[in-house]
Amino acid sequence: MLRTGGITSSRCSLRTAEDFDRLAGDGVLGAVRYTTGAGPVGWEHGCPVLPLHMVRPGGPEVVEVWAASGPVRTGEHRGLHYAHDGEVLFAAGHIGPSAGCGEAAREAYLAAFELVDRLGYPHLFRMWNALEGITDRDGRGTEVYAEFCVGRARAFEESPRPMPAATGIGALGGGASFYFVAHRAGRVVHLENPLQVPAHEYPRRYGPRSPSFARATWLEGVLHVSGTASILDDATVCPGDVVRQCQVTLANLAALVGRDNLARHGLPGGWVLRDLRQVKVYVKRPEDVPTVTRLCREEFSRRAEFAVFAVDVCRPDLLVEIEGIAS
Ligand SMILES: O=C(O)c1cccc(O)c1
Ligand SMILES: CC(=O)C(=O)O
Repeated sequence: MLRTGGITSSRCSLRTAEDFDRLAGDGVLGAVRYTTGAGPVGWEHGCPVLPLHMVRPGGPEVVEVWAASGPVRTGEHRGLHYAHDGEVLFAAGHIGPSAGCGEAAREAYLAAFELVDRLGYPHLFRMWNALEGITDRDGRGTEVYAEFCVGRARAFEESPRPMPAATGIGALGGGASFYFVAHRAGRVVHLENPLQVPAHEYPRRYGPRSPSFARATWLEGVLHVSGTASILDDATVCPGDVVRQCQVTLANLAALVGRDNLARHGLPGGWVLRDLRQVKVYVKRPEDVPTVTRLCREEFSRRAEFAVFAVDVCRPDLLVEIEGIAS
């Protein structure tokens, strides 16, 4: 984490493409281009950059930039491109085609675990998974997301470790990709939401293996909040109603980041929605983007970095998903 004037803040920022290009790699650990096409993970100015196809033609590209805190070392490991600075490791990889991605997801996750263990960044604190056709079914009727969850769960089983905050979201193309950040030595606490069943305890009707993630991960005073949706206990609520789904999602976020929930996990402090920064919002139906944007703008701070993507969400009946960072 960056310590500026004694205040711990997130290393992550959401930028325009022009702004990112102007940085020319200066002080950058790694980046993710939320953009209009897919492509392989590559190097830009010596930094690993993952392109994710999440923006429709003509829409603005958003670049999520992870800042370095010092000299950066980079490398490749079993298809992963990575960079680390002695404190944080950023890595990204392409898993493969999303249909039937279970085994490839297992291998990619095992590669990730091997990398963080070898380089000595054992504290995974945030992961993102972008899956083209996330709610599509293959010839045997298995959903892409369910297939992905099977492979990921096997990796966590074979190489046990705490499950961090995560996002699993649709992409417009590019198959299955993922990226993650891990910390060398900080105190890490994974949080659940009092209003939701832990995702890793979801019943079998949502898929043969439950999703391997925590609702949020606290790292040294910064809270990394998972993709959160209109789910109470384990059930989708308000199907078909984007306004109410958005309100339920915001209430879930407030309960997750609030003081009572932090105390429940033995942590000091707490936040309100206005404290969330680096907010990313995913909206299933492009026509709902203005409504969701308006509802979010009423709740989040004007100072929050904010991006909205019209992409599919992991359940057919979920219309919106929101994530962010509180610090
Ligand atoms: O499977 C996940 O990692 C995940 C995490 C958060 C929200 C979501 O839809 C999916
Ligand atoms: C959003 C979602 O899929 C979940 O919370 O399980």
